[in-house]
Amino acid sequence: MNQLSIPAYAKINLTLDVLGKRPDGYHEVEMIMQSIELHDQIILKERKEKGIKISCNHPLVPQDEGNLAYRAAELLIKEYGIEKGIEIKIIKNIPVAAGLAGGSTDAAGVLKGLNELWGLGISRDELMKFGARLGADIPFCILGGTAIARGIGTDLTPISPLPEMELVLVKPGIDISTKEIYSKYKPELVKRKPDLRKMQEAIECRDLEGVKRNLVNVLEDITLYYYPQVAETKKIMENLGTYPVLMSGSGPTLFAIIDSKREADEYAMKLKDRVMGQVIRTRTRSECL
Ligand SMILES: C[C@](O)(CO)[C@H](O)COP(=O)(O)OP(=O)(O)OC[C@H]1O[C@@H](n2ccc(N)nc2=O)[C@H](O)[C@@H]1O
Ligand SMILES: Nc1ncnc2c1ncn2[C@@H]1O[C@H](COP(=O)(O)OP(=O)(O)OP(=O)(O)O)[C@@H](O)[C@H]1O
Repeated sequence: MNQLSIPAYAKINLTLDVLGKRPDGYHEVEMIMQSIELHDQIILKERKEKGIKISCNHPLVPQDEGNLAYRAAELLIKEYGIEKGIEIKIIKNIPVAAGLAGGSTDAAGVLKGLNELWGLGISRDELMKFGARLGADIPFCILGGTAIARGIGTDLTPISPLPEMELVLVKPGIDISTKEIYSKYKPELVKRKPDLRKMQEAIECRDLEGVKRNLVNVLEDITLYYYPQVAETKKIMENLGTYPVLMSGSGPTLFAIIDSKREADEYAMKLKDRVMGQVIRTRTRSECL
């Protein structure tokens, strides 16, 4: 019986701007997205019997059709009239409801994995279009690397890879829904808008200081305003080091960018004693998949 095991990488947003609201309620965004090494593992096993079986080792992740990875498999099975069944096992390492695209990357992994397992021959662009039908972050999770995202986040332009950078992530002990943060978005709450062109230039010139200077996410102002414990965690992170700290996506995960492995290890150790929440040591992931 055919079987496949693939990593599904998380993302962070190096910049995130909201340009406006569309009639369908979604927001027009402009952002630079970056894959990171932190990943879930997706194990796909073909079954003789039709249907989708899904399991995950995390108690908060749905183990039925509520799982985005389930919906990704269902979409391909319907579109391609597949007669076989599939068992999906997700080993969760990415914090849930964290702003790291955990569910989206699992769905992306299933789309890529089933395309390979069943030899469907779907092009990457076509696979990204399937992904966009399920969620705004999924096309980027299929593409990987470093990319500018526009529209609702699904119009992607790959840019030159960011040099590998060390990261320390802190997921404060609360879960935040993306929908809630977008619904609370108000331009009056935004303190600083990102400069996409400057960030792109810094990435392309491998100017690490420029990258650090241009880390801006307008949703951070919204989440910090409504969730003081996230603002408090950010303060602790900033006071414990000289590293820039930014929230990823709609939060609440915060990340610090650090030059050396040793400094990052030390910083993570210090944070473990001082913050309420999960501390994760990882790094950016430069190559496109
Ligand atoms: C915050 C980010 O993670 C940054 O990468 C994304 O913009 C969110 O992507 P996502 O979680 O895949 O989003 P979806 O699952 O498609 O949408 C969840 C909810 O977020 C809101 N949403 C999402 C994307 C977007 N451009 N505008 C929105 O207003 C919508 O209310 C939507 O119902
Ligand atoms: N495979 C999955 N992994 C995690 N959560 C899932 C999955 N499928 C569905 N969900 C549901 O989606 C909700 C959001 O979880 P997820 O980890 O994807 O959020 P997120 O990282 O904030 O997403 P994003 O950064 O794309 O906005 C969870 O509360 C969970 O109920």
